[in-house]
Amino acid sequence: MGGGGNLVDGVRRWLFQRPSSSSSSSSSNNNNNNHEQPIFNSSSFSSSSNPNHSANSGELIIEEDLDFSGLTLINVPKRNHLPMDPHKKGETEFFTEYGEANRYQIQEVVGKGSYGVVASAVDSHTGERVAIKKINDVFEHVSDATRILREIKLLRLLRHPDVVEIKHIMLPPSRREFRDIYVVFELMESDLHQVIKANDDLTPEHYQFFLYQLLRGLKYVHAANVFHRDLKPKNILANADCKLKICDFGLARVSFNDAPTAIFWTDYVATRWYRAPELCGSFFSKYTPAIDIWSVGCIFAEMLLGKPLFPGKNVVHQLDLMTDFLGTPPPESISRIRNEKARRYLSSMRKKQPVPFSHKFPKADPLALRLLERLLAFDPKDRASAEDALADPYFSGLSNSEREPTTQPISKLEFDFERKKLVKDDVRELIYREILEYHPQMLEEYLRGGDQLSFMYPSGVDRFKRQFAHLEENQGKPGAAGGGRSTALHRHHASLPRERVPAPNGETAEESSDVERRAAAAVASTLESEEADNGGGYSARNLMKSASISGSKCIGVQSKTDKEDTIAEEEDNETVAELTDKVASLHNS
Ligand SMILES: Nc1ncnc2c1ncn2[C@@H]1O[C@H](COP(=O)(O)OP(=O)(O)OP(=O)(O)O)[C@@H](O)[C@H]1O
Repeated sequence: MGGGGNLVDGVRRWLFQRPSSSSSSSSSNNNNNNHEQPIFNSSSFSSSSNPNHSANSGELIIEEDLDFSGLTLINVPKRNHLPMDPHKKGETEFFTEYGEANRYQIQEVVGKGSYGVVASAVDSHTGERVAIKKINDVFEHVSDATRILREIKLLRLLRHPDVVEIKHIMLPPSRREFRDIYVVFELMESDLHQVIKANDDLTPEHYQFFLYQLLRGLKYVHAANVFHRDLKPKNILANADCKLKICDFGLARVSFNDAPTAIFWTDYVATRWYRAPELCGSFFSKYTPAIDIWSVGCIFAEMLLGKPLFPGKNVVHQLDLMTDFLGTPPPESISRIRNEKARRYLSSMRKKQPVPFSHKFPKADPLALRLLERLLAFDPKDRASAEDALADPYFSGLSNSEREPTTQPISKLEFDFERKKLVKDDVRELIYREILEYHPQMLEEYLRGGDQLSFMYPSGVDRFKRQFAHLEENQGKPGAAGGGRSTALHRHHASLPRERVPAPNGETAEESSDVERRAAAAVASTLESEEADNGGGYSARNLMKSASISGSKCIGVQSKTDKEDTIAEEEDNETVAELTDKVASLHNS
């Protein structure tokens, strides 16, 4: 196949974008000129994860080629101007920062996540449609707030056309007391989960183009030393013109060279169906980009099949499904699995032969399947990197390393907070500082130490609160702004242990690693004693037990209506009776 001409033209079209007319005072687009130019400029990309990179630096031209022709724009109410002296440039510019909520006219709820509601809105400055995510009660739990901090920071630093862009974050009315935050994203029409469900006539060109974008985005994200860790179709936003963007970096982590070899993944609750085999039943592992590659393989397979490839009901079932298809891994691969229970489970499993990919995907392009095999290699060391995958013959005619840029690793300084034990006020301050990246003049003020100004000017967020509340109240009633494609999710907070055991204030990084090692050893010995209680033998039950330890300590997300997906995907906790049945049937098989 090698890529339809239209698709290649499509990519070329994307490479030459008209700069967005949306440049706000705080948008990254603000120094675009008016000529068409390649969006991929190696120098701009290479500096985008500089610690001093500001959301306002305009280093990278982000593509904006959504076709709005089919959409009816709503009326945008006039902005309420406060008195200002139009002759004083600084003042007028300063006031652009103020009352900015008036700039957006909320339209309808387009999605709900565990952290808040996402509404579409029109930016009255530009006529552009945006998505505004309202994150409620950000500081209710420090762990949730830290996740939000991580996500907004990463999305500021990762500027790439295949990664969703934060256009703006609204200035809270009070630096020390704000509770909600409003993040303005570029608006996308749907997500890959919906696209796969709604389209049974996707063509080989669609598959190729989708995979190309995912890998191109990942190549960039991995070059920044960031691992997404929760790639799944719902976390890939999609437009009708086939444009995809990776979103939801809430579980993402930056990997630093001096990180310990085994990381305590206590907060890791990535969706099981897309979870790499080395993570099944394990909560000690080293971050590696190969975990994202596995997820991309699962997503690609799901596009080809029209349904999930490995819809495991628990970790044991997950490993069973993987080995049913890929065959039991060779002993060398099993020996590299960190988790002892998973290792023993796999070694004592009856030997299974791999199923030829062409049997599982009879209609697929053989080149696509050859690449899929490289993405779904059981052993992470055999899995292709994003960069290698882009160079695969499947993409010949489409890939071109010049438009698949890399970037510098993210500076450690940006994520220094991960090493510290933070209290609510610390995270609030860090999030506020992050928000100021979208408010250059306030940032300047803040850096000069004159931050008290932030108390003097209302931000307009109150009006937003009322609009969002109205939308939320009316959702579900006839004629109300329903239309949301996702169902409401509840954030069930359970005490969420930190990924790294926090160092007490004032403790050094080395001391902190020590604490981490001690904690890891403590957990390992607990597991060993659990195993000893069970006579030391491996069992599927043991394996599930250890998996549910990590799951049970984390945020559980439950959908109100989309139960079949969410329950099966998210819940690792099972009743003893269920486990006993499964173990019995495993042993009988
Ligand atoms: N930029 C966007 N444009 C359009 N829809 C979006 C955008 N960002 C998010 N959404 C939709 O809003 C919903 C919730 O968004 P998101 O997943 O970011 O929230 P969350 O609270 O972090 O969710 P989760 O519970 O998955 O962590 C998703 O269904 C997504 O499709």
